[in-house]
Amino acid sequence: MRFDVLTLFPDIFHAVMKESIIGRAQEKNIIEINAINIRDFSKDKHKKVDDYPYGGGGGMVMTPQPIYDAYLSIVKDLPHKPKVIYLSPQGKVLNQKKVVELSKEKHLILLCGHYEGVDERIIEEIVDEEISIGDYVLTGGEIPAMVLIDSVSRLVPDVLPSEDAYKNESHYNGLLEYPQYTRPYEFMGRKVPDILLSGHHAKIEEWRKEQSLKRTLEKRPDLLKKRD
Ligand SMILES: CN1CCN(C(=O)c2nonc2N)CC1
Repeated sequence: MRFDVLTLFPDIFHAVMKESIIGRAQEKNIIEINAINIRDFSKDKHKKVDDYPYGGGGGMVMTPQPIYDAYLSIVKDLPHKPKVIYLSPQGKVLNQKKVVELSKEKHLILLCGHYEGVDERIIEEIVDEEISIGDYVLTGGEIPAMVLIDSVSRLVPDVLPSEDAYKNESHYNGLLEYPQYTRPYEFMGRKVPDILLSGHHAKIEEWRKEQSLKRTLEKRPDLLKKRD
């Protein structure tokens, strides 16, 4: 799976996306993440990429030309136009159902806005979908883009060692994950539940399902209403 990220801050992606599971998936060529610097496509002699908003108001707006030309540099030789996602607080909030849907794509272009956002005509011309990572305002779209890349990449075949690595995780099955324990057996006077040391796999699985339901009811009862 290929991610092309249109951003003013490509170094952020180089720093974060080379680590851990995502970094190893890139080394194994299972996923490809390209951070394209929008500023490289500015035709302004000072490489400007933003300007004052028509109609006045505070802040700056990202101008359309550099973004459009950066986009063209990706798609000009492609047989099919990949889905373009603009990370924005106006988008539908990302959830695991959308993550699963996006993990089926072969190629995504992620547009990261900054300042007051991008000129509306760019959204009209190239954006297929706006996605938010939550109802709060961030500085730019880079962190939301990394959240999307991380969550989607985990579901790409062979990125994780096995499907079991995510099938019991919170939200994958509409529930919160059961409690996890590892060594030592006792810590601060608190012991590991004996069922987990019984070696009885059927009973362990049953206990884990009970725990998932119990903590979902306690912490996120709203999730239970959404279950099919
Ligand atoms: C222009 N810029 C404004 C701030 N921003 C967000 O608050 C955001 N993006 O995705 N989920 C969010 N929440 C990113 C885009």
